[in-house]
Amino acid sequence: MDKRNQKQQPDPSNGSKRKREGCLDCSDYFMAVAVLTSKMSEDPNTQVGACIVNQDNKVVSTGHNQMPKGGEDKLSWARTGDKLDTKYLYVCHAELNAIMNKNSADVKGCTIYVTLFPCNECAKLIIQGGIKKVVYLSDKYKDDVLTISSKKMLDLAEIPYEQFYPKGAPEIVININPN
Ligand SMILES: Nc1nc(=O)n([C@H]2C[C@H](O)[C@@H](COP(=O)(O)O)O2)cc1CO
Ligand SMILES: [Zn+2]
Repeated sequence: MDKRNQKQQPDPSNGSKRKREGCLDCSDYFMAVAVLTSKMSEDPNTQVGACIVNQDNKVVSTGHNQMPKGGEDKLSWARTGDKLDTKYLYVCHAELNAIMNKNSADVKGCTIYVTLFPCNECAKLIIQGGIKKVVYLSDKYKDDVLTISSKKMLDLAEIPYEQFYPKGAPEIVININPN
């Protein structure tokens, strides 16, 4: 192509091969996707988000805690009272939804980024689904038997779990205002 008549554009790279300053780190991005996904949750007390990433660092799924289809407007988010009327027997956890929502054939070899440590039931799904690593943000229920048994199963299955610490800035501002 004849470049003689082309206007010179400023080159933001300045010829440098280094990463752009402020460029989002991969794992920060994946946890940020999990946090953003958690914002979709209608649970008034705890909003959880999960993001499943394959071995090529591609997002294959996201999920948040929500009521099962048909129950969205009918089931209560109550935490206390008659057990049958609380959310606990019904709510689909973020991890379950992320596994069910996958756009790949399976989740074998994937890593799950989740904003809250998986419970025992989700640990079973993670293990049997072939997920190879868990990265979590909060462990606020670490003393609960559901979390303790979850860790026991993950240990037996030799699936590592690690708490997330951001590599870059801990706050990411997203502006979706078009102007
Ligand atoms: N790993 C998890 N993924 C989840 O999606 N959840 C959901 C189930 C509930 O909707 C909510 C916890 O409610 P609460 O007990 O903090 O008010 O988070 C809970 C856990 C904790 O095991
Ligand atoms: Zn769970």
